[in-house]
Amino acid sequence: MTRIVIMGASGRMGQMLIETINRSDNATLVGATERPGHAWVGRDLGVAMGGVETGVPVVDDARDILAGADAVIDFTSPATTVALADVAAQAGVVHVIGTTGLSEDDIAALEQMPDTAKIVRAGNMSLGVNLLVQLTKKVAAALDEDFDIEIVEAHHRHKVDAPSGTALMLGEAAAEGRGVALKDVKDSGRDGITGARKRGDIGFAALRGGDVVGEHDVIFAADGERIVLRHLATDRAIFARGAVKAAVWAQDKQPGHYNMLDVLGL
Ligand SMILES: NC(=O)C1=CN([C@@H]2O[C@H](COP(=O)(O)OP(=O)(O)OC[C@H]3O[C@@H](n4cnc5c(N)ncnc54)[C@H](OP(=O)(O)O)[C@@H]3O)[C@@H](O)[C@H]2O)C=CC1
Ligand SMILES: O=C(O)C1=N[C@H](C(=O)O)C[C@H](O)C1
Repeated sequence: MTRIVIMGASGRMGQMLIETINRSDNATLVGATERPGHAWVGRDLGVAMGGVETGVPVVDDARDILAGADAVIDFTSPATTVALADVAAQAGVVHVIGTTGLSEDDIAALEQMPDTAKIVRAGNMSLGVNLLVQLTKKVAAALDEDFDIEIVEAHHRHKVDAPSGTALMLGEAAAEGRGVALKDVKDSGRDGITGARKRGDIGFAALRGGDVVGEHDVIFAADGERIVLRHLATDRAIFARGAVKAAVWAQDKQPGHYNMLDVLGL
């Protein structure tokens, strides 16, 4: 049994992760956190979620509970994630990171964690999107710059970062397929008189509204034809299942940095 702590237990993903672990045969929930001052802190997790007592209290500092855990799953905010990475590395537990919106500095900070850090990070933990990442790389490698690449994503009204972590993964895959660096061809800020599209650019567009779980199109648009690769998420359980799988998978791996392609063997 992999003993797991959930960060941000009251969040959309936090609650989905707790339900997923409760149904799992190879993972068990040993702790839950929320940010300091949150109404759930100090309460029993089951009661806070509107159910029966579980004996798992919600705490506001992961340091208090990581000693009894094998892994911590973290879908919170960039600042929380970077701070937790050090704590998880010191405790020698797997750190599964689903948080998106990390800046270049945040990613550099994660990469500079102590040698004991064992991190699995992905902007999308679902099987379908990770398969789409591989397909995108292949299609981009097969086509030349006559095909303009555009990535369009849609999410619920509460999402705070754009482009989504998934869109950036797909953009990285497309750039890798083309043999270029995404930072050199990324265009995510069209507004006003932008001028004509630059050949070879990879464009991003983000829609926000309602309760959309997550939708991503990778469009390869040429003169006379268009290829569209699409993933539609209709249930957050797909992300939670991937994250729990990552926590279990990483338990017997060497410290280092992994992603969902490693976990899924894609
Ligand atoms: N990789 C993937 O597959 C997926 C990634 N995501 C990403 O996961 C992140 C969370 O998404 P979502 O669940 O929708 O967001 P929510 O806002 O619903 O959840 C985040 C939770 O973290 C809590 N939190 C904030 N700071 C701390 C802290 N210091 N310690 C403990 N908990 C804290 C928040 O509390 P409070 O609200 O009180 O601040 C909140 O409950 C986003 O970055 C999103 O993009 C989402 C889905 C899939
Ligand atoms: O915030 C979300 O909800 C999601 N975030 C991830 C992202 O940024 O791509 C994954 C998924 O699309 C849902």
